[in-house]
Amino acid sequence: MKKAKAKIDYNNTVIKIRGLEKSFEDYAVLRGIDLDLYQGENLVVLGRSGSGKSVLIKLVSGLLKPDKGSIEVLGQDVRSITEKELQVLRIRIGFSFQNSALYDSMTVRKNLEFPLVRNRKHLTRKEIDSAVETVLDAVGLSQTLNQMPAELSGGQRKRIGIARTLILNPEIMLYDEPTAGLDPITCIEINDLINEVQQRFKTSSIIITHDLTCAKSTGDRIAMLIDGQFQRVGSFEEVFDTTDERIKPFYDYNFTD
Ligand SMILES: Nc1ncnc2c1ncn2[C@@H]1O[C@H](COP(=O)(O)OP(=O)(O)OP(=O)(O)O)[C@@H](O)[C@H]1O
Repeated sequence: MKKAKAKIDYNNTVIKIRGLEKSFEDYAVLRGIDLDLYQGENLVVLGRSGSGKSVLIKLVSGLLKPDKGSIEVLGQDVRSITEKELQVLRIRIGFSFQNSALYDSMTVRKNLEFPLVRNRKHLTRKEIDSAVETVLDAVGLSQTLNQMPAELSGGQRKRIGIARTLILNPEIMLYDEPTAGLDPITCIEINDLINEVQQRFKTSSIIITHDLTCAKSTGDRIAMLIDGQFQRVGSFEEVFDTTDERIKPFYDYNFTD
């Protein structure tokens, strides 16, 4: 499905990063990252394995501390807030992990209820049921309500993982390699779902991937992470309209034979 034009509010920056640096021992992974994520935008961070994409997401969510630079998420400075404030902030951020991280011993319903029961203690049974129904419907899997994760395909598990993230109505979604390990048709379905989530839930998202089809289908903007910095940022076409030998092989590998 072709990506519908997103409604992006360029006056509202939900993530603002300036001069971000992070090293492990003497290995400088991130060497000066600047980034603005606008409200309603899907931003894809593309980079090779080990380029620092996951480190970037962990810094944004406060799971890692930067060596230098500033990170503002939903108006809060992640470096200086307390652990308690960080916990509250994290509820406003949805993480979709590579392995979906469902609880194997719980039905789909219980998996989806879990974050609600833990974080929204005042909800009634009816409200919980209704929230579960809404997110299951959003990912097109209403029929799986009473199934166990083991009975689902990899693509379905991925969808349920996304539904479970959506149930807390996050303002920001962080997708870590959403199409990793999926067949090409399922990849297309997940890409479409990411776009549907953007439209329906008005989320702002960072999608980290090395899958160019995913980047092209979901990204309003692409940021290319190479040697610890964003070497190119722009539309898919702008980023790949280059003779840069560090960038061209990405495109050639995916789109030429
Ligand atoms: N906690 C840590 N301690 C030490 N080194 C780390 C730590 N986390 C990440 N690194 C190193 O930082 C580099 C970037 O890792 P990162 O996981 O961000 O890569 P990535 O771009 O997400 O790769 P992939 O696409 O394979 O998931 C790697 O060399 C990794 O070994």
